[in-house]
Amino acid sequence: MKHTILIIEDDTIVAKSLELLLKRAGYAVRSVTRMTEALPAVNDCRPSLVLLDMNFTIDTSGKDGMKILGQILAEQPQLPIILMTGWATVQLAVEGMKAGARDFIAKPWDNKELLNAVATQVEQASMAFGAVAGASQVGKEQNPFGGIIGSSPNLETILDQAARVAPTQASVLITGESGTGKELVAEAIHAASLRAKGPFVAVNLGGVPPSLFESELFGHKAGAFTDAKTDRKGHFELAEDGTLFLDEIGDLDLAAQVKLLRVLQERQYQRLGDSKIRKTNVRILSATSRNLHSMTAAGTFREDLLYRINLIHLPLPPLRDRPADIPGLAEHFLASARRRYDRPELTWSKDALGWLRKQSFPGNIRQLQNLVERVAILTHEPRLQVLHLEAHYRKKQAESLTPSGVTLAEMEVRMIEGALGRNGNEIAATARELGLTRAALYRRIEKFRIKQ
Ligand SMILES: Nc1ncnc2c1ncn2[C@@H]1O[C@H](COP(=O)(O)OP(=O)(O)OP(=O)(O)O)[C@@H](O)[C@H]1O
Repeated sequence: MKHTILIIEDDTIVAKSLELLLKRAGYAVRSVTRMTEALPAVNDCRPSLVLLDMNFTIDTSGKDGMKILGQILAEQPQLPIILMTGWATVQLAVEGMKAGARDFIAKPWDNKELLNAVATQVEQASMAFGAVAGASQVGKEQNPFGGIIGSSPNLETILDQAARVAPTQASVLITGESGTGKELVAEAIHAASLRAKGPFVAVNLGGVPPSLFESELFGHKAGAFTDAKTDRKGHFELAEDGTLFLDEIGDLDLAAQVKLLRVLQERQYQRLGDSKIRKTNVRILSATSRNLHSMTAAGTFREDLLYRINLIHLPLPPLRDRPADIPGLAEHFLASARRRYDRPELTWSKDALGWLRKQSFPGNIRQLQNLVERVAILTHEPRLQVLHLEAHYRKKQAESLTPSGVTLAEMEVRMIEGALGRNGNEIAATARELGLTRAALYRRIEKFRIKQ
């Protein structure tokens, strides 16, 4: 069966070229140019997807577009709608996505990207339709967000948004203190996207020296600079058809910001020392613990770059703002410690969970996770009590406060080196032991320049 796409676009030339493109890709197409025709056309041709121009009519406020969007969704809430808008009015697309549109395309559009977005949404809508009957069989493990523990309203709202934006092409900026789960959320967004079969490539921009920025991100040709002995792919190329996670984006210097912005705008790049122009099809997710808005005000972060990466903003709350999640997280980490260290008898005492709830965890979930690990490894009794926790919590606090003591970073390095040694440098097994994803482990190996 051919899927029908309905185009709602008042500019007949734009509508015609969209029609041609979609027909060539095998869709049946119907287009309307007047607002009043939109709803009757939806009811009449039963489209699989609607492409809606937000700057409908001469009025550029987008009011008409929002109105049509609302009318269509009121009648057919499941119908996927992709918005089209100029970059200057991209804020409209954000409003539209909040109101229920599935994706947006910026004009002038890239044909391949547009067809990808259409195919993605059409495919997903038919999958969702087929899945209704079997919905109850979909287990938590199949839900990419299922591994993110927590049910505090301030986290759930963010995760709902993340799940809604996951299947789109929208760029997402995840902010939050260190250890709040930014990378975990980025991985879940990728896994819930239709790029899930493509690569998820994480790059810690804080760990890339400015002189190597281009070579790391865009790759190089042998001989491009003294140390470039062979051709090398950059992170953009490695992430082709997948997701590129730009971690610590707030650490980029201004020169690197310009280079990154250019590639995001032009969707093409060159390897260093190579004249060949390469097109890129990656979805950008970024993260930072810094406040990019104040950096923009201070002139240390480019506003136009922020605008590109920040279509959807997901601020992750620190653990102290959701203490109710602490017991669930502690149970979760203890469950993995039981499996990992083969200690099925380990349990929490009620007091221990109550005590944990009351602690401040400046290192957020990572700190809680490390504490649970230590206590599980070093306590011989099966029932974990407050006194066991207290000893390790205080020790940890003292260590990170005493300049002559071991810092958190040193501790991390030691743990990673130890685990690599125990697992014969095998990344997957090491990551499993440390309770990290492979990407997170690679990132740390790179960040701390750990030799394998
Ligand atoms: N809600 C959660 N449920 C279960 N595990 C979590 C959750 N949030 C974070 N974690 C775990 O906590 C650790 C830290 O998370 P992650 O690396 O994603 O944080 P981050 O914000 O990216 O940190 P950083 O900014 O320091 O890189 C990881 O091991 C992650 O799996």
